[in-house]
Amino acid sequence: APASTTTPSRMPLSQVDAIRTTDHARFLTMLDALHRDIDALSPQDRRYLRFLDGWQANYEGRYSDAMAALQEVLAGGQQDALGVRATAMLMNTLTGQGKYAEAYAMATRAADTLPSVTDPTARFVLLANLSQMLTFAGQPQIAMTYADMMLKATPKGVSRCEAMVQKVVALEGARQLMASSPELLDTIDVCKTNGQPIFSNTMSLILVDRLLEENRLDEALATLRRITPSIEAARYFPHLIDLSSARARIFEAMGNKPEARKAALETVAMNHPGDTNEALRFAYRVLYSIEKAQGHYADALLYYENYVVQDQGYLRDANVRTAAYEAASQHFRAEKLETEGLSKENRILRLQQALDAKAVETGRLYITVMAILLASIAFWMVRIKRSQLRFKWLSSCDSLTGIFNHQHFMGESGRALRALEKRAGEGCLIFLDLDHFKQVNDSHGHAVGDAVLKHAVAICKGQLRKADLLGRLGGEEFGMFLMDAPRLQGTVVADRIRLSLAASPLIVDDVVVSISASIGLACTDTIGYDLQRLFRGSDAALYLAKRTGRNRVVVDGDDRSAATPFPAHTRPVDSTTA
Ligand SMILES: Nc1nc2c(ncn2[C@@H]2O[C@H](COP(=O)(O)OP(=O)(O)OP(=O)(O)O)[C@@H](O)[C@H]2O)c(=O)[nH]1
Repeated sequence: APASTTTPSRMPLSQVDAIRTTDHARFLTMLDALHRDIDALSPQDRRYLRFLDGWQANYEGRYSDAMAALQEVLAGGQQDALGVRATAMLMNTLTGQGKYAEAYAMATRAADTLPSVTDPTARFVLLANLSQMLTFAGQPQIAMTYADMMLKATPKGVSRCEAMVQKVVALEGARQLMASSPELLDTIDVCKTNGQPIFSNTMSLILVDRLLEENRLDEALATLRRITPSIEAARYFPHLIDLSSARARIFEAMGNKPEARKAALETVAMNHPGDTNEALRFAYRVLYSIEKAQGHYADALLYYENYVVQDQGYLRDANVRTAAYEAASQHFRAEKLETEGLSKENRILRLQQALDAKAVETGRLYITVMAILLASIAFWMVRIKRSQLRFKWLSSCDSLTGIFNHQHFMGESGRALRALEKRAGEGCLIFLDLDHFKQVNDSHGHAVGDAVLKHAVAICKGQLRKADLLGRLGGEEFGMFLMDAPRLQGTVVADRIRLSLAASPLIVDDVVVSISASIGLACTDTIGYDLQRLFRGSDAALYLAKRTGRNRVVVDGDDRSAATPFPAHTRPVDSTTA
């Protein structure tokens, strides 16, 4: 069978990923095989491989390598599941390098993106790292919240072990854990059952620590012995130094100085010069107390100095971590405040703009309302004026013919007379009465009578000038005042009207209604400018015109009738045409 089908590199990377902690030895083999076969990998798989490289480097404490690999994964700016996991791990790596401020700043930003991370695995890993970092930063309460979120968000097929571990670590950070705490014991069981030796070992080391604190030394030693093969197999560096350091402390507490010394020296040997960690601190303290008890003061002093360095280093590190967290969170808070401030400013600005817009709108509205108001006022003014004029017209005009009524005609005539008087002008007052009008009404009906009245008015108007006045004095009697008209001119106009009327019968529905009128005339030259006297003069002349045969003009003051021919048909004759 071709060997290629069974080559480890043909194993899907997700599967390799899955055995990272469960079968670390096999994971390493796979990782090697993948690197050998790297040319055959797709760009996505190569990126995935870099992520696994980063993880492994982190695992071994090669933090610079881990940083480089993870940064490569994140280089494309992809916010996919792998990107989120790489971010989470980079946070951890930064912590490992002591770059706490950077790590926490990254964590805070990552926490901010948490709601948008939907990939279950990515979300889970991010929560795990956040929880772990916050415990490390001395914020176990927040870490516990994330751990609880993890428990709820554990993806299908993933054991509850990891989430439970974070919870225990946070409880330990909060000093709320005892050797008998069910959280601790359950987690050890769950992790062991689910084949998560690294996590179960971490939990067991914590249990050893608790037992030691509670002076349950036999149990502590038994637990330590039980987990030693697993820790040595996994070769996880932090566990290795913790193991020997714990052994040193247990033997010291038991009074087994040689074993304690041996274990403590082993711990020191495992570390590199310049390293600072809790395991070393314990180891130097054990060595110092043993040497001191045995009277080896020179050695004791040396160990004590190392212990102080470790203690200070450890304390400094812890302080630095807390300070870094504080700084990061302060910085983030400030950033947030700034953003909020900006958005508040923006809100105010937007509000201002909205207000301005509203003001413009209100202004426009105001103008519109004013315009409408003015327009309606103007409209009403026009209407009022019109109705006023109409009332005035109604009160001054005859409703049938539209010319001045008696009263208004007299008033206007009086005014005209005064004007004439002022400039010594001349004028004539004409009274016109239709002849036998009763007969028209009787023969043709009142409506035709009305039509004849209107017809007569139209004819009169046609003979008058603009400045002349025309009014209905009542019934079929009309008055005319001729401005700037001497007696002769007045007589001519009056006779022209008489002739026009006589020559213009009204034709309504094939009925011809002949018209004639008697006219009396009085002028200012003989009577003067007194209206009443003119009135009486015209009236007398009209009476004379009627009495002397109708269809004629009589001029007041003239002894004879107006020099107008009196045709045979002076009496109006009604004739009906076929
Ligand atoms: N159709 C109509 N008839 C009117 C109106 N005002 C008055 N009359 C009529 O005019 C007639 C006037 O008649 P009279 O005063 O006897 O005068 P006449 O018939 O014209 O006779 P003379 O004036 O003597 O030529 C009456 O029958 C009135 O009813 C009107 O507005 N319309």
